[in-house]
Amino acid sequence: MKSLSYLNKYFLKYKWQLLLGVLFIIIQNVLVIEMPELVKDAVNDFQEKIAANETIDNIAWLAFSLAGMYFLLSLTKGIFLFFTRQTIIKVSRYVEYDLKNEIYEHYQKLNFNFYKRNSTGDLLNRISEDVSKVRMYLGPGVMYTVNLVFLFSFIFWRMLSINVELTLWVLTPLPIMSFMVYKVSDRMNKQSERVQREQSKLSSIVQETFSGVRVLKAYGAEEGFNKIFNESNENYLKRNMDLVFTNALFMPTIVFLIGISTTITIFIGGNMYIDGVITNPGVIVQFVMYVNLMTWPFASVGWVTSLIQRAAASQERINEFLKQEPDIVNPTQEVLDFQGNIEFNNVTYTYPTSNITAVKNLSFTINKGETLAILGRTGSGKSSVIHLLMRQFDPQEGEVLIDNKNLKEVNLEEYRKDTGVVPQEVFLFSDSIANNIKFGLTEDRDASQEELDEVTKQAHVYHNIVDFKEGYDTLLGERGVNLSGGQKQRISIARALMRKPKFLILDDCLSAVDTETEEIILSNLKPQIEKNTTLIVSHRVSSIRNADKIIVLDDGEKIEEGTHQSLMQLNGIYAEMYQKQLLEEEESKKQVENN
Ligand SMILES: Nc1ncnc2c1ncn2[C@@H]1O[C@H](COP(=O)(O)OP(=O)(O)OP(=O)(O)O)[C@@H](O)[C@H]1O
Repeated sequence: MKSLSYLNKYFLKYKWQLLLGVLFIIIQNVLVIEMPELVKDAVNDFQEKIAANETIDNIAWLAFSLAGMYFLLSLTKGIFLFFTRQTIIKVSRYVEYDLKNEIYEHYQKLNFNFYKRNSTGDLLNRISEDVSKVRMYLGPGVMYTVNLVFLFSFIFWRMLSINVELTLWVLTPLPIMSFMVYKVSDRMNKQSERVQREQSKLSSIVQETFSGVRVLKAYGAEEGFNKIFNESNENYLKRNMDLVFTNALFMPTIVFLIGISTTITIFIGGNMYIDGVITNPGVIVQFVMYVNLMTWPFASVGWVTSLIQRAAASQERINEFLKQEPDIVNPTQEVLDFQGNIEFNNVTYTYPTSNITAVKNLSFTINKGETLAILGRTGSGKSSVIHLLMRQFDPQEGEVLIDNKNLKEVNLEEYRKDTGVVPQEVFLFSDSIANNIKFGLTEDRDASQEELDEVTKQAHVYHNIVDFKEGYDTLLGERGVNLSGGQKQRISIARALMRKPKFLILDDCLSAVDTETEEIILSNLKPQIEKNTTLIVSHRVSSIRNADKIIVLDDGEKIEEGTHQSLMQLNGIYAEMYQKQLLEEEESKKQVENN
């Protein structure tokens, strides 16, 4: 329950609306308790008028005026019930909105390691399912509790003032009802969660089947997947049947307990009337009405208790994420006049999750306008160097320097704005090609058509884009066209160029294009590369031949360093990889010619 205290700041924020809501509840309940009183008086008045042999017109007039008053009371009560919901339930929706924004903004602040540790499903659940459960506490939870407190106080006071003994008899079954409803609600909630879990499993199977449909069909695995789906669907059905059973118990439990209360009221009240303790039989009707009025609020105690328990568990999960501090924060707002000088000084980095030392005592420098290339086999630590350069995480030993200043002390936001990264794994949004390319631009800058054409020509993807019917407006992703791996890589290059970066990082981003296209792109990029600092990471020698400096990584360590010529003369790993790749290239050219 302590976790819910986190929400107090929101109660404070919306205190006036909430207080107004409470006022509406009070007014509504003041009106409500007058309704049975009116009926009691009606019974009394009718009895007296009939006994006094009044004319039928007089009796009809009494009936008409009482009915009119009852109608007015009901209408006003309805209006205030509407106002109550318009305030308290609205506040719960506002808090839901605020909380979602707060969680989302916090997610954005957290770093790479956080996303590695937690699954996407978990992140999604906390911002959607858990927030919804918390909202139920803030809305219906608060509303029903406040309502019960006032309604019970008012009715209890009124009943006591009429007859203490009858009051105690009538109220006895209500706490039992609360307890039973709590038990049933708790069971229902647990079963609903099981249904939800089965539903998630079922959705995952369907999602996996459709996203991997090509592999599935190629391997003829339809039957196997049908079986998996059927089994999961059967579990879903079983869980739903359990829930249907408990749901079916809910209303009968309430109806049965109301029946008991009403029976007690009529029986005890009747006896009291016979004994002359009660003189007006209207009191019995009044008590029956009070019991009925209190039924749902009392039943809601059980429901709200289990709802609050679930909200507390959800808020605890939300707090767990909100409490996480980003490992890396922007240390300063000082304006950065980035020149483009980069240095790695004896840097070592070990991944805490796998204990793999991906970068070992690595040193290199890239001066403004230079191009450094990093070559290495798969798993040699190339991408880890880029993560360190982008300050996705900090090295355990050594330092990364930007214009001779430790990266840890540099305005990270500005440094990242000056840097253009083309990652190894391309990610394009389900949006138009133009918007994907303009993605990295700051809000105050839009790109002209000329700029778009320029960068797409440099990335050698312009001719593909204009071939599409919708051109730059072509939608990508599920709702649009699917691009080839090479086209995606080239759009990703155009996106990085659009930022006019002072430091361009190409992380093995030409792997999906043939060597000829690779050469065209690299020659197109020449003006950008010559003017600014560039890092090219690759396991293909052809991509990096012309770099000012090349380092070869193996198992996180620098094993060779030099230019293409000096490394060829060295006749080490670089020269070996070069010869091997040259041979492979010639082989594939021959094969193409023969075909
Ligand atoms: N997030 C991570 N958590 C734990 N270990 C990791 C993580 N990322 C990479 N590693 C490990 O660090 C080592 C270096 O990986 P890295 O991705 O830097 O290599 P790479 O040279 O870029 O490989 P490739 O060319 O295949 O992309 C590998 O052994 C890898 O298993």
